[in-house]
Amino acid sequence: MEGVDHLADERKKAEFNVEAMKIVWAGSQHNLEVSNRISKLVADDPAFRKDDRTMLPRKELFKNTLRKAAYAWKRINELRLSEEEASKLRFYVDETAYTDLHWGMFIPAIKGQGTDEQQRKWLPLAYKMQIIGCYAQTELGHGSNVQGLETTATFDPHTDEFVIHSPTLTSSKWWPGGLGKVSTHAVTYARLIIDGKDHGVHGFIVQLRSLEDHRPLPGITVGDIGMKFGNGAYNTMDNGVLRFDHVRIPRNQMLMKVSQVTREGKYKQSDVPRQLVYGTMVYVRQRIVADASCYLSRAVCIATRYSAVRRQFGSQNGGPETQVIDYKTQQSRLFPLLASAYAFRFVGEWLEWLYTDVMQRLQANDFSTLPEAHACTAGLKSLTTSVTADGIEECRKLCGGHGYLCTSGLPELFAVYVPACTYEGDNIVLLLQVARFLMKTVSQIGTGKQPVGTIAYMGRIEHLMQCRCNVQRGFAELSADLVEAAVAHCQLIVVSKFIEKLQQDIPGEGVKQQLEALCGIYYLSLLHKHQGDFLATSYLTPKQSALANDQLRALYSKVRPNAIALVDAFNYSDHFLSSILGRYDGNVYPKLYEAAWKDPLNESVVPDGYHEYVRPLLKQQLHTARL
Ligand SMILES: CC/C=C\C/C=C\C/C=C\CCCC(=O)SCCNC(=O)CCNC(=O)[C@H](O)C(C)(C)COP(=O)(O)OP(=O)(O)OC[C@H]1O[C@@H](n2cnc3c(N)ncnc32)[C@H](O)[C@@H]1OP(=O)(O)O
Ligand SMILES: Cc1cc2nc3c(=O)[nH]c(=O)nc-3n(C[C@H](O)[C@H](O)[C@H](O)COP(=O)(O)OP(=O)(O)OC[C@H]3O[C@@H](n4cnc5c(N)ncnc54)[C@H](O)[C@@H]3O)c2cc1C
Repeated sequence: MEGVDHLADERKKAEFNVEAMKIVWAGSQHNLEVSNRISKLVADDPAFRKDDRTMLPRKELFKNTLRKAAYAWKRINELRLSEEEASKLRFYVDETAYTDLHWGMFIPAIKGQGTDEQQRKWLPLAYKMQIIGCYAQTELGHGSNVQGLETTATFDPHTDEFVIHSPTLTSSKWWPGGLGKVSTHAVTYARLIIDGKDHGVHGFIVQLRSLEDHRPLPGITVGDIGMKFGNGAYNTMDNGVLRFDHVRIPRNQMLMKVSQVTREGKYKQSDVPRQLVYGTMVYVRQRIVADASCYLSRAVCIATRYSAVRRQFGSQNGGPETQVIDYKTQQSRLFPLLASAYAFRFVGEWLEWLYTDVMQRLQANDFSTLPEAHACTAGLKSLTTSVTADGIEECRKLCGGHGYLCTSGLPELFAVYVPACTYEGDNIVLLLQVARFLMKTVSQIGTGKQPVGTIAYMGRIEHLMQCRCNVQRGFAELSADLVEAAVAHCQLIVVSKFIEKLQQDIPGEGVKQQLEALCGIYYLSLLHKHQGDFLATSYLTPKQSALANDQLRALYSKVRPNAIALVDAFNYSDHFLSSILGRYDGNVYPKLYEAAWKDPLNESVVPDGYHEYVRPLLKQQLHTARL
């Protein structure tokens, strides 16, 4: 019934201060206040409706996305929202669009790799959206292997220009978001060629379309790469294809913070690691970790609320059936994901600190923590996106048949999220980077260099160095095992950052106790999942393993009465969740039934096509039956 909270009894069971937990989840009282205000601004504005996305044909869907992005920009300027509030607004609009790459990669690339002069020229235009940019690195033939990119940027000393060219079909830029139909400019990655010498991949600002009529400039071929996985989902984004036919740009449009080309054509590499050219990817990877906790928590919120509403079997003497959230199997699938959402939130906070610290050190030419920052951003991006993608699918399954309805919100959430396991670095390729970092650490231990930071624990594997194993020879052969070691390394980081979070002052009655239970569920569920490794290496005895499993089950029982309150603490509006199963009031069945009749297929009682294709069959079958 309307206005009734079908989850009220569940909410009464909470053993902690939910409002205080909302502040923990948001990160601060200020963040919570901004989130509440901007979330309501979006939820209350019909212009940001999103329940029709899965039913719109692509061109209509895309035009609708352009409308929303323009309207959002209008509201940002009308209300004079800060950059923080504007970013929150785009988050709560919850629609992948070209603006993601403009604000999330094009601008950061210029800030991270442009000189002060280049920033002064380009950033004001980008901040005012007088130009719209994308990040054009991946090509049809190369994505993971950045050093394999084929697009060329050849310096012409006669005109003081670079000639940007796509020499082969596989050099076509392919995938960049916002490129297909909207971006006027791109930060494009190309091989710098000077006087026949290849200096490797560098970034260049290239204008793609006229600012007058939006038509591609001479030498530019650009378009959308076509439909992607799922209805709605990532099809609101114009991932594009781009080819250059000897396009000329001024020399000062090569991003020159890391390396420079002089007027005379002399290449100068600043005394910094060449990998700084990858800096934008590192920035986005750390943001993707925080993003993972948002997506996972949305799916867990839906599945937890529905698991408390859904009853199946277990009726005693005609009494109510059992809430499926009370089944240990449901808890063993759901609560580790709930714990992971909180765990990823906290590791995401730490990773943002690590990234900020590295960037400050770079200002002082201190590159000492750059390798660890790369390994942590790469590894945690890989771990959190893989767990989140699998977790959203598990939440769909936890909701039974109704989880497969678009009105559950879960199919679209899955479809829009899963590319995160690929973009910004394929998850395996990134884990191999972590494995390389771990092996390099092992090889350095023997030289007396003690590991610090997130690899300090490796100082205790001195014995490995006695074998003097040839790290290089075994790497390729053992890469699958090394990837598993890399995952374990990243899981250890997540656990340690959760424990560090618990050592902080956490206000609110019962809040810390709940987080301690969730931390226990996080690490004990991992221990349970990998108990074979712990037993095989004698790190655990069978008895200890059994005790750990007993403790895990006990923690499920501890979390059970608090589950609804723990997902309420995510503070998501019904508009943002866009899920009938995840409604705050738990009023699921009447809303599911109501929504079904709104489907266009039910606009007519007799479906289009009946007379052409069904009636003749029936008539034919009737004729056969008479024989
Ligand atoms: C929530 C999101 C918010 C905003 C963003 C908006 C929208 C998000 C949605 C979609 C965006 C998607 C955008 C993209 O996908 S952009 C394209 C992404 N592409 C990639 O990630 C490519 C992955 N490949 C690579 O990064 C590199 O090719 C590589 C795998 C790392 C290999 O590089 P390579 O140059 O060959 O280096 P190696 O020979 O492997 O290593 C040499 C040396 O360098 C060190 N290294 C490598 N990378 C880095 C780095 N980034 N930082 C620091 N150091 C690095 C490496 O460890 C090694 O060191 P040694 O000491 O061992 O020599
Ligand atoms: C939705 C979406 C948005 C994107 N947006 C952008 C964007 O805005 N800008 C941009 O530049 N790019 C973008 N991309 C491209 C994306 O960054 C690449 O697809 C990604 O980096 C993976 O590279 P790849 O496609 O070459 O995969 P591949 O490397 O071809 O992966 C194929 C398989 O090969 C394996 N593999 C590759 N190398 C190795 C190795 N050395 N050892 C073991 N296994 C290996 C991988 O693990 C994987 O299983 C986007 C992609 C998607 C899906």
